[in-house]
Amino acid sequence: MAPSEQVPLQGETASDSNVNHDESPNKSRVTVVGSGNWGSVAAKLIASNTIKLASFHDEVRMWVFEEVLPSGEKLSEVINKTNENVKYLPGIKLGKNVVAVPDLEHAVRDANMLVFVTPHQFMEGICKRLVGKIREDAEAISLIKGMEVKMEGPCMISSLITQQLGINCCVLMGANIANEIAVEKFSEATVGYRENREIAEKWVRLFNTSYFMVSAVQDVEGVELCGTLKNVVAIAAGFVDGLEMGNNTKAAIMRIGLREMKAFSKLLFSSVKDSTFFESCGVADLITTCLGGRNRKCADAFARNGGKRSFDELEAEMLQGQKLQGVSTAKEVYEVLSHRGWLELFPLFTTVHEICIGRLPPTAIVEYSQS
Ligand SMILES: NC(=O)c1ccc[n+]([C@@H]2O[C@H](COP(=O)([O-])OP(=O)(O)OC[C@H]3O[C@@H](n4cnc5c(N)ncnc54)[C@H](O)[C@@H]3O)[C@@H](O)[C@H]2O)c1
Ligand SMILES: O=P(O)(O)OC[C@H](O)CO
Repeated sequence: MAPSEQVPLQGETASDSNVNHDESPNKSRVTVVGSGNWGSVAAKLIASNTIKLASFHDEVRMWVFEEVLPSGEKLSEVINKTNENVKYLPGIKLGKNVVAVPDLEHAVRDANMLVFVTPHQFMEGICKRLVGKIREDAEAISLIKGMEVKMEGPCMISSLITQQLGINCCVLMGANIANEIAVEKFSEATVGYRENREIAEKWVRLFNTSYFMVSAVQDVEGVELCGTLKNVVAIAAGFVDGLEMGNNTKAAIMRIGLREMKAFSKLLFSSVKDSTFFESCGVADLITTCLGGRNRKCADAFARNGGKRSFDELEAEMLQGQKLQGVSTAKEVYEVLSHRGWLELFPLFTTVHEICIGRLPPTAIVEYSQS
């Protein structure tokens, strides 16, 4: 990483011991929009900092897409009673200052720092519901790995948030398997920002802990595309695992995938920096997702079943409510490639989608490169 690109922490840090409990209007209020596996861990990380940093209100609201548990209780009520997201992050205390809120409008009211972390397919609907409901001075950050494809072309989730809500949006991506961060195993993450370095510093302060090391780079699109596209490569890596092809093949898939990630990102946005691919959001996230992510896991099962069980079925059975992003992202990427006449330039991305929809068998994942 170019040292000049790192945002140094300025002013207070989360290690400051000035625990605050007052309700000053100048303090920032944080709401996390989303409460899945990563959303819950993000709330935990943030809450461990807001309680220590004087410039933030202690309370962190977390919007919960309400559901009724098998016990008949509502998820948000159980979270508030037990301080645990028993469905998406069982066994982990979120912090007493995390408050689960099932009403989206109520959750975002008063917040000037909005953290978006839902599966990407729900974001368009969520943004529509939030129009006119958020503070005008709100700043946003997206932890969402995915994109939308519209008539006009691809639309990154941070752009969707900015376009629909009229607010600036940074991104945070990285080698971040949520369950590992939940038990405070060390990892890194990358904040991508557009222009405002001060805001990036504020997000870094909000997320950074002794076990979660965050740095920032001025490359929103590069950071977000890394997080988005690695999920497609992880599906390919899962196919290779399911076919028991071994480590060399998997490494080859990861190398070719990284090359396609970089080429695709730069074709879409010429501003994307090479150095971004060497940050946590780039090669590190690619590696961890191809080794231990949910996309890899379900694609492994898909290949072992010879493509006879659909991803929808496998997702429901294996993830119990958690959502895959790679299969839909492969489709979205394919639409862009097809529309722009780039399919032949991206054989790995193209083949992943064609396998996912059953047009090709899982074994095709290595065949295209030999033809
Ligand atoms: N889990 C991880 O390890 C991890 C790590 C980094 C980034 N991410 C990214 O974070 C984002 C969120 O993933 P996650 O792991 O927090 O979620 P998840 O897959 O664990 O959970 C799915 C979430 O979607 C919600 N949901 C279901 N139907 C909905 C609807 N109709 N409208 C709105 N919400 C609905 C569920 O209540 C649940 O909170 C994704 O883009 C993912 O790629 C995940
Ligand atoms: O479990 P996955 O495949 O959704 O990946 C999780 C994270 O994105 C890893 O950083």
